[in-house]
Amino acid sequence: MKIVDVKTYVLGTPWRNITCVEVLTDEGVSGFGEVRMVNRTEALKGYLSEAVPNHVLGHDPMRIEDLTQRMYRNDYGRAGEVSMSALSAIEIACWDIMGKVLNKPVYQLLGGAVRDRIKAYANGWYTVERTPEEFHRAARRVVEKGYQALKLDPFGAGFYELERAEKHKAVALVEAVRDAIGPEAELLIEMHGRFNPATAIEMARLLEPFEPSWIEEPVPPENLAALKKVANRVSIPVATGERIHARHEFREIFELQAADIIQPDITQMGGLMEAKKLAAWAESYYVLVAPHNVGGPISTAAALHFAASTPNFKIQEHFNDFADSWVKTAAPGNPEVVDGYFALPQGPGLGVRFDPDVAREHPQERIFFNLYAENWHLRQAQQPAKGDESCK
Ligand SMILES: O=C(O)[C@H](O)[C@@H](O)[C@@H](O)[C@H](O)CO
Repeated sequence: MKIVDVKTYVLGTPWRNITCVEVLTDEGVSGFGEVRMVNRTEALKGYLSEAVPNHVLGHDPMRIEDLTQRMYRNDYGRAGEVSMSALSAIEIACWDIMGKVLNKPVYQLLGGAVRDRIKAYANGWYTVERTPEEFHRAARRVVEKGYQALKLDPFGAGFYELERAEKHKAVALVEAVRDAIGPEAELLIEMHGRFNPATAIEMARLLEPFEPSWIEEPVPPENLAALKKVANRVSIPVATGERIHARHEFREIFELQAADIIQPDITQMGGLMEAKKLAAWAESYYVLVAPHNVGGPISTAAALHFAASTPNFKIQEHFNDFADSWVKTAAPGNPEVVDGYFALPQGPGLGVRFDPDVAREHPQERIFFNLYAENWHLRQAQQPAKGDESCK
């Protein structure tokens, strides 16, 4: 079997562009992969246009390890976000092909199920004004939908430090959310890599009464000694890793014991095989894995096949219940959350496919996402922040 073509579709929404690749073979079987880039969709398409003819076309899609070694090593340039996203999308599509050829769901090819259902947490649900009342109402909607876990970034604009008023506002938002979801649901705090260690530690201590299950990216991702400093001084588990794109770059996190949970993005760090290798490595440090997932149905399905087969998996991030309805309809077989859990994914392959007609109806948007701007979260409700031209 040989790969004869790779098609790329971009599904646009006001706040995210989702790139889907379809890998086609000479035997008529094809597979899908997907990735959501922040501000780099054009770069990804450009890289794919060079990498596909050089590394992918003519290759046997069933020789996945060989293909990814070729894309990783033979490329010579160091692995980065763009190249690893391209590699991951192709890799995931090859697993989809292999599952279809063998008539099995992908998780069975990854070792088989170690659980019967997969816990989800909701993200993207907070597209309302940043007031305790509005966040309370929005968080109620999440639990009413059955979710037993949700994540939020309660912090406003700013980097390294926060004004005292912002600190108090963050505490009020988290207090409202905890009140809305009750004592049993998990509350996850996103810091988006914006604080210096002192501020991260202070905020973690202020939020401790609301029993968050983790604080995420408390400091920017480049300095792991700073992360360790935070981990040593807070009593909430620390999560990180969505902006690490090569397995080897997790080594220092493990050696320093700087995090309790890692959050590899399977669509941006090498795909399913790479995520399985990373999880096995993490397990020897008793570190759990909660894959980052801001993607659509194909990215979610890939994460579910990983979750189904990985012992130290913790919980799966999911945006698609609270954003852009057409992202779900673009993907027949879209995995759904029921009572807070995904069922084991169905096969053969990933069990979900992509409908290019929906991408034609919702083409790529011109987005430049500015995460640290005031009200960035409103972008996800299709309301461009007033006066923030960088958003659109
Ligand atoms: O952990 C996560 O899901 C991400 O950090 C996420 O919150 C944002 O980065 C998202 O891309 C905003 O559009």
